[in-house]
Amino acid sequence: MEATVDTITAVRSSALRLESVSRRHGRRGRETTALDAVSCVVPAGSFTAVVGPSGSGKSTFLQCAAGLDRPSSGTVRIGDTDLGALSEAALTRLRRDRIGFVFQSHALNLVPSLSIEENVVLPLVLAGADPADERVLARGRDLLARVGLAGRGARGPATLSGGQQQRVAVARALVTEPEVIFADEPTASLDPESAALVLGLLRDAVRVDGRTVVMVTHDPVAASWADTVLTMDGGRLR
Ligand SMILES: Nc1ncnc2c1ncn2[C@@H]1O[C@H](COP(=O)(O)OP(=O)(O)OP(=O)(O)O)[C@@H](O)[C@H]1O
Repeated sequence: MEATVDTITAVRSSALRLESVSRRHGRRGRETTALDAVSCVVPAGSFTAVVGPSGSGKSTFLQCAAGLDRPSSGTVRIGDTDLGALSEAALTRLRRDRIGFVFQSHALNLVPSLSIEENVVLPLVLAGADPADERVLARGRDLLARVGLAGRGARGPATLSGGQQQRVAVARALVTEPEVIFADEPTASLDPESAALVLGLLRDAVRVDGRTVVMVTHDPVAASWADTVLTMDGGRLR
């Protein structure tokens, strides 16, 4: 009985849980195994870095964990939700409403034709919020202030430096108060000072707001900001 209770407790308090997740590419007999029976639990309210050499499976881990790719076998859960049980439409809604993303390239993170504040509130608007609603506008303003860019919201992303654009991407990742924020090499194109600002924002999202962050990085300095470091090697967790 005790084991059952423990299992239930672990499922409830985990923001992300992988059970024997494998991802294979190519045809049977000539397959590449990008992810090889990976199991892990990421507790809610933690900052986890995923590190490892090039080709070790870090991106595949993130893609499967965030519902951007479907594993060949195994189970991925965000909170209590089994992603494998969801239709494409439900998975899209889950990514929009319950997950935040910060990608590697600031050029890819933001929509150039939208203002900075429109970029921040975009996930809310995509979920049906009125972009002219004062509460939506106020939320955008608050988050921009939080990332040190108060008063800059009306301009376009191109008026910002790369580091500032990544801070806008963090603000956008926070806007829906997601259960997990996935960051894929969020500081790869930044100078050390800008990188530290972005990493500080991710750490504060965990420490101040109790959010859960999972960050893929090849940079040991970036990984040192995390509470837990998972090391990948040959598609497995070491
Ligand atoms: N779509 C695909 N088709 C075939 N092989 C793939 C595909 N995606 C990934 N792989 C292979 O799976 C392995 C893991 O790749 P992955 O991109 O997850 O590693 P990574 O650790 O993120 O690497 P990097 O640090 O260079 O981005 C590699 O051998 C890669 O070549």
